[in-house]
Amino acid sequence: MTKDVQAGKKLGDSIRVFVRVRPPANNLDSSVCLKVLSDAEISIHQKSCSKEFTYDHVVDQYASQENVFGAVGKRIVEGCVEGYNGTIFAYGQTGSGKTHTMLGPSEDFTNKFPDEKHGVIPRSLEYLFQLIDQKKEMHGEKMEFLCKCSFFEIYQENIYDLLITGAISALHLRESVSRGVFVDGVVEKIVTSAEEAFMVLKTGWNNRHVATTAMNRESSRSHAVFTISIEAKDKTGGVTKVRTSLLNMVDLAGSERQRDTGTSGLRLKEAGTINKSLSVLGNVIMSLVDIENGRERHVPYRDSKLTFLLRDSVGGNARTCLIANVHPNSYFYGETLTTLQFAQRAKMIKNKARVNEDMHGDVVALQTEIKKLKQLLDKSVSTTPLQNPVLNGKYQDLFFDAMLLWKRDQSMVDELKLQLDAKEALVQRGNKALQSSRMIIKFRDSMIKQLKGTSPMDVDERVDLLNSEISTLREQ
Ligand SMILES: Nc1ncnc2c1ncn2[C@@H]1O[C@H](COP(=O)(O)OP(=O)(O)OP(=O)(O)O)[C@@H](O)[C@H]1O
Repeated sequence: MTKDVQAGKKLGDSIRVFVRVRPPANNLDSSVCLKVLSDAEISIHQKSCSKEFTYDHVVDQYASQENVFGAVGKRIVEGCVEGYNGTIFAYGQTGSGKTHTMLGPSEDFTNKFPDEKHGVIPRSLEYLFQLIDQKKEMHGEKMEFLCKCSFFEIYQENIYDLLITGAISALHLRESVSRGVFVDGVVEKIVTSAEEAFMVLKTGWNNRHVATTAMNRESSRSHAVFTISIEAKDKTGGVTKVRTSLLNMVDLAGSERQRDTGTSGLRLKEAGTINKSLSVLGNVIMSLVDIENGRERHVPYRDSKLTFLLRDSVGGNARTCLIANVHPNSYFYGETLTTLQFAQRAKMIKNKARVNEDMHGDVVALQTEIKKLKQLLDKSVSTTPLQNPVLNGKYQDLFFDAMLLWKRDQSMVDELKLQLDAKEALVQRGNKALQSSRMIIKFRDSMIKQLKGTSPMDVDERVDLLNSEISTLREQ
């Protein structure tokens, strides 16, 4: 049994955490603070103090880009073709190797595709289209795929489209029942091959550089999000099953602390905003860990654009992998320890990934299918579906699919009914309170009239008292 499978059994849908140690920097003191103990353990030490951490996978500076993709990306891309959402994040301080891991060496990012220097994103695109081609070969015209790429960055809590040259107006996040959270108006390029998708990535990457220079900002201060949406149509048996998934690949901004950025003005503001957005990510993770431990907590997804957008990736409907990039030099001991601790917390989060599937069909096909299912249902009233030989194979699958859809809709209707009941009860309570307040005011008014009629001196005091009571009741 492979380690991956063991980890899968043990961790279920937990966020997978992968640690990659980059080569030591030449321009710094040569002492190192990290030691890779095995393919899952790493220790960090300072003077005589040492701490050990265990993750799903740990690799040292000699790991190839192919190895990294094999451990991190393969399973996620395979899931996307089957209808599971997937997310891969790279986290770490500036210069720790996030871009190297996700894209490849940025100083040497050529047009050549594929290239052995390429990182997780180009390799994911290559593997995704390999899997798609295999499926198409197997099922012929009955299987159709539609893939669309978008690429944007989040800079100081503003979203900029990287597929528009010189984009200066920020985009907004929206939420809908069918799409969840999405970037409104972002360019989505349809791609039919890995090469086309790679060219989209390349265009966005170049635009990011241009924007960075033109607007005097550092790319390490923004989060770059490359997304590919996959729609798979399976048209077997007259009914079309549509599976949709999103593959998000995120090169996060540098996680260094504000004091290390050592600047003022714009750079300080940048650092503050980055830290806000990364610290919200940290808070989201903390809250989810608390929830895992049985505590009741609010998860502050909406506190930053990044966490709101990637809500499903952390604790939701997605398979997620976090790559923690670290510097081995002792000079960065503090940052490296923080990154390792962040990664350890992320490991405790459980996601709830499920296949995103819908059924469609032309009216006649669906009606025929419903008729067939009704007949099967009539025949099977006396037995459970699993015992009934008529409901074997394909029909059993269809039957279960139909039941699942019906059950899902039914539970949505039930939930809406409950919400409606609660709102109606609230309105009724409000009306009752209003009615009784009106009665009291009426009663007090008539009492004042009576008292004024008799007009002894001490009555004035009571009238004042009652007047103030009336105004309080009116306010109510
Ligand atoms: N595993 C590695 N093997 C070889 N070189 C590496 C590795 N990781 C990083 N580097 C090199 O280290 C330098 C910094 O890496 P990189 O730009 O990927 O860091 P980063 O974390 O993305 O920084 P930033 O936050 O500024 O974007 C680059 O020259 C890169 O090629």
